[in-house]
Amino acid sequence: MSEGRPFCELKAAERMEALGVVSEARELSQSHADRSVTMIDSNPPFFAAYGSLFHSRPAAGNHEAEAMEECDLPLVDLSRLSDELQAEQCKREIVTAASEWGFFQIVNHGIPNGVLERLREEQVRMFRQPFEKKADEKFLGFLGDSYRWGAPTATSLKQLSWLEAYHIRLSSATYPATTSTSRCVVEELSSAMAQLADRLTGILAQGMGCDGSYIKENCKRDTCYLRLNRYPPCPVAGEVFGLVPHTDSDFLTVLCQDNVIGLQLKKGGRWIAVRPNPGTLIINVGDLFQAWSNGLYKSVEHRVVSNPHLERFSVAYFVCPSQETMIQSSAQPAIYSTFSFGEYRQQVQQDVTLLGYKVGLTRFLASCRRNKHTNAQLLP
Ligand SMILES: O=C(O)CCC(=O)C(=O)O
Ligand SMILES: [Fe+2]
Repeated sequence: MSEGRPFCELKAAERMEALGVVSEARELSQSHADRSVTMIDSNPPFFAAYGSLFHSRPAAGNHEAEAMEECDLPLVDLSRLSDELQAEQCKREIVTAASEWGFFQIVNHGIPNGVLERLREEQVRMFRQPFEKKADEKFLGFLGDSYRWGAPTATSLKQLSWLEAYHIRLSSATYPATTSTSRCVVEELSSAMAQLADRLTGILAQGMGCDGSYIKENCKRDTCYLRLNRYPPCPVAGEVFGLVPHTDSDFLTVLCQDNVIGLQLKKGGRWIAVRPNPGTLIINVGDLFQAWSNGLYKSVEHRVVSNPHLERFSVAYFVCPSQETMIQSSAQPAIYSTFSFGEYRQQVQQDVTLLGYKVGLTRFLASCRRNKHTNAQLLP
């Protein structure tokens, strides 16, 4: 193996061989004597499922090696919203951050620390379950297909995400009478996140001269999502992302990350790393708000880099409307054509499947005089 070269200099496929990775993540884990048995059984079998990508494709490019600038997101103290003298200034800061950064962090957000801590404990416990159990769709009684990992449509390393996640549709209809602790905590947190999101979307709608009830009326509990993410330590970090670059396909995202650095966003054409700040939540604008605000608010590309040693956890609450909701630019001339959320999701899904990546709002530029019947001609 490796002709005596240090491990970090080996190519991905060589590292797999060096680690004795034949088929299962289990075998990978066994090479690390300090890993517990629980960890061994709980990691998804990335190499078994995606081994061919490591052997047959060029590496994604070493994003670890890029000189990475770290930044603190604009910080907004929401306690000022209840102070008559400071509320307007606080709202202006939110509007400015959403227009200039598309991302900001909030403190005194009203979600009790205890709820966030309980959710994190449950999240860790859920992901520590054996992989086979997590992959069983009846686990925890969430709607089917909630547990996801990797990237089923990936045809190259740069499309792969070294991530496992519970993507939970917050449907009250399937909420069972007998509930597990995990379900209760998920319920508690998602209600708190929904309230917080309502306040923020209201402020942002007001900031563009519109009525916030449009989002409130179309984004109900059962159309929003909560996602619990875990980024396992990645032996080929630098060649595989934790989460591939993307924008969020919603109105707004509320994100709670842990203290392991990993989230990066694109600003001024460059990737910058977001410094974790305990006690704060991160808010980011999604595609739908960018379209509705006619480009005033920015849905900014972001990604998560994987970490060779540390696992990372995050929780994201996505403010999504019903499939039928029409998204129409609120100002003239409209940058985007009017589309339904269902149509948008379908287009994103189609692009990811056929092209390997999300094209996003560019597909719906009004200047393209997009016609859904001739859409195929617009494919790059
Ligand atoms: O884990 C993170 O910090 C970001 C997650 C994210 O961007 C997403 O789930 O869409
Ligand atoms: Fe995201």
